[in-house]
Amino acid sequence: MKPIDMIATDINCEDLGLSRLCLMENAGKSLSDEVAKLSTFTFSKPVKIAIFTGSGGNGGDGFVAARHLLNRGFEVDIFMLADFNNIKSSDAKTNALILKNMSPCFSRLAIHYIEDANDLNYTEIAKSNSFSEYIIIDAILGTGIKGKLRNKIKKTIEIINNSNALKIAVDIPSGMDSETGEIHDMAIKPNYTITFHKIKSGVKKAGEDFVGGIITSDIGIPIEAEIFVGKGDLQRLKKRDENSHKGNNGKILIVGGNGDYVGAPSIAGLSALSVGVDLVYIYTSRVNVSVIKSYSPDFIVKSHEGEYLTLSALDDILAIADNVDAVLLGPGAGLMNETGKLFNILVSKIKKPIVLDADALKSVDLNLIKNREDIIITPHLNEFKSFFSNIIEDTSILDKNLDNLSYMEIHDKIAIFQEITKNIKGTVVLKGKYDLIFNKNNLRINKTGNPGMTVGGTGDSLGGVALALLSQGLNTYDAGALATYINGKAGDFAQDKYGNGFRASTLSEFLGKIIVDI
Ligand SMILES: NC(=O)C1=CN([C@@H]2O[C@H](COP(=O)(O)OP(=O)(O)OC[C@H]3O[C@@H](n4cnc5c(N)ncnc54)[C@H](O)[C@@H]3O)[C@@H](O)[C@H]2O)[C@H](O)CC1
Ligand SMILES: [K+]
Repeated sequence: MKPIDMIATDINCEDLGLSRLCLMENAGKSLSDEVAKLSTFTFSKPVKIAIFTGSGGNGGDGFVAARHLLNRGFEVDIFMLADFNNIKSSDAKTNALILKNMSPCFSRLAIHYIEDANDLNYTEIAKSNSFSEYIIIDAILGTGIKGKLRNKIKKTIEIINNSNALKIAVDIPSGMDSETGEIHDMAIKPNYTITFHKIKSGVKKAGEDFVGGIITSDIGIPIEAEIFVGKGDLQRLKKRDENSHKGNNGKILIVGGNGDYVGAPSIAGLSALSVGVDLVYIYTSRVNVSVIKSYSPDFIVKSHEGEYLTLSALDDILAIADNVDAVLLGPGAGLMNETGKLFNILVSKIKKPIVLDADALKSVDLNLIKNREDIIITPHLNEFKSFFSNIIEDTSILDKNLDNLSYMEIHDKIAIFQEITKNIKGTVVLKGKYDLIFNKNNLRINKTGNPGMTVGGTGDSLGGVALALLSQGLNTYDAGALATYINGKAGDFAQDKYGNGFRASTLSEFLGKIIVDI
């Protein structure tokens, strides 16, 4: 797993009622079990355990493991690089305080705060010249490592690497980039790495010389915590750079609207603005301009003569597309033949990430987009069937909703959908009671939203949110999944406030709140 997927999954466990404190307890317990096993293979007599802890969840795993190792009869020395007041992870702090509360201490535990790494030089560890005395557990840094190592950690890593003790890294060798496996400064060179739930991509890429033997322990995370989109996925959003300037946080183009459907592009634009894009261009037919402008002074509205979009708009649209980060084609565009032709040409010529929604889905030829990874299509079930019509044989099982199916039937149904969606390289967001997000062999399910969202236009809002996230650098899979979660959550807030009478244009009132809560 990529670390960001692990971080999102950890947080999403809470949506299932599974606390991270519980995960940490399981992580520390399994760490203790594996260390005890290794100690019997490696040592003839009971050894001492030295646990080095950092300020985050990785350190928390170390504090939990200490408690379990004591009960196995080990003598445990904890060397805290961050003392109690500097522990940032609340779950880690809880577990550090448990150890602190074991006072007066009858257990064979000693806790040392390492003010200056040189203090370590005078410990038995630094002097130990064989496996015989110590196992060292590296619980300093895990998936939360960012940037250059601070000096105290670097010095500590050096001392640990120079000792002859058996070295065990928790989750990831401290100092290693958890995604790429690169070592920018330096890292613990462990004999073993004990990782939780699934091996992190960095550990897998680094190779045996840098991570030692890999042991993966299960800590009770259900597969649904990986599949269901939740608030943990908000961690995928790019943190806004303080000194970014206008346009850095996304420029988008929405092509849609015709004489009858003016609201759709505006709703998409309003929702995109409220998840924080900087510039919204809307290209539409001339009759709509004043109405769309009336929705928001932030819209830059361009148009051409006529009641609906025709090929004469092509060059203007391509010119704007050159200046934006992502393009949404379709909302309220209508089904005129020439509009369809225009969309097919736009899809062939625009090399930016594209969201294909609504009426564009009904006219764009699948073969034009099937090999592009940078496309999201956002059909509801009927649009899905017509878009993939020449691939789908039997549509009956597609209609059954997941609630009434056994787990075998759910697997069968998803397998049928994936047989269909694998025909395009991009992301398919199949809107419904549960939004199903497909990308290659991957699946996410979004459970936010409510029946109040059947009101017209909520799909336009979703398209606008997905477009905004694409323009801010998310890949189509993360953008598609997160857009369904954010849009549905806004619908839930709207229903709380307005009952089922809320309108799609109301969603933008709530979208920003969900983002800012990160
Ligand atoms: N399902 C699981 O895999 C579980 C994993 N757990 C453990 O939690 C860590 C992730 O915890 P997190 O708090 O996000 O980050 P870390 O503990 O890895 O470290 C962050 C901590 O360290 C400081 N820091 C970051 N970069 C640096 C640096 N370059 N130099 C110095 N200090 C740095 C930062 O301030 C943070 O405070 C995961 O790896 C697992 O071990 C959970 O136990 C539950 C389940
Ligand atoms: K570690």
